[in-house]
Amino acid sequence: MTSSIEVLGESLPMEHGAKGTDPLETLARQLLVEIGEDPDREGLRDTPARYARWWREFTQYEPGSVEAVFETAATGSLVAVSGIDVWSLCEHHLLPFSCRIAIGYLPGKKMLGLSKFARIAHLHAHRLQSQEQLTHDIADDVERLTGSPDVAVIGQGKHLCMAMRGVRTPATMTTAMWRGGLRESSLRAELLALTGGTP
Ligand SMILES: Nc1nc2c(ncn2[C@@H]2O[C@H](COP(=O)(O)OP(=O)(O)OP(=O)(O)O)[C@@H](O)[C@H]2O)c(=O)[nH]1
Ligand SMILES: [Zn+2]
Repeated sequence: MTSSIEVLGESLPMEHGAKGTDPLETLARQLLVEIGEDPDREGLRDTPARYARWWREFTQYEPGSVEAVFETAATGSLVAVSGIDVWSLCEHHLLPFSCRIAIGYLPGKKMLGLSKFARIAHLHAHRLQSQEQLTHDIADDVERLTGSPDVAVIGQGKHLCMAMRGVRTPATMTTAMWRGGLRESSLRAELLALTGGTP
């Protein structure tokens, strides 16, 4: 069944039209009209196409392979990767939030390639998210790929939906997942010491 959207009084099919127009372009045109702009004025002429491109680019982000695990004898020694900066989109307002992430785990027999921690973080950030879910999703993947239940993920986020609108108060939100052996207080303290106390 072909769905349609009502735009400027016209019913348009949701898939790309005969002229190859992305429906997101049509939505962007309507958005411009709704906020009192002229979508045909010089500065805005290409904006709907740019808008469509950025949404497609952000949500169809290809993280590359995250599957690179190697045998290790360093079983049980804490590994921490911190300072991973990602951008995500708040699922409540469709506004960006930035999040600095730290990931820690105790390898069993397998260790995960270093770059894969950042790839996993980007993979889950490149969609509509809440910060709690983002840290949770990253922990799930690290647990699945390493086979270790001892995983921690800490995120420190700044949400534009809070800073630029609504309560208009910039703030930092910290979310922390502690799983398995990393619930233990001495290992929590070691992880925080290794990361300088911040993600
Ligand atoms: N816990 C959590 N809340 C979030 C996140 N991103 C946005 N929010 C909050 O989601 C809530 C949505 O609240 P609503 O009252 O439904 O929406 P609103 O009227 O726009 O709320 P205000 O932002 O207070 O103006 C707000 O408190 C946001 O700050 C997130 O990642 N985690
Ligand atoms: Zn929001």
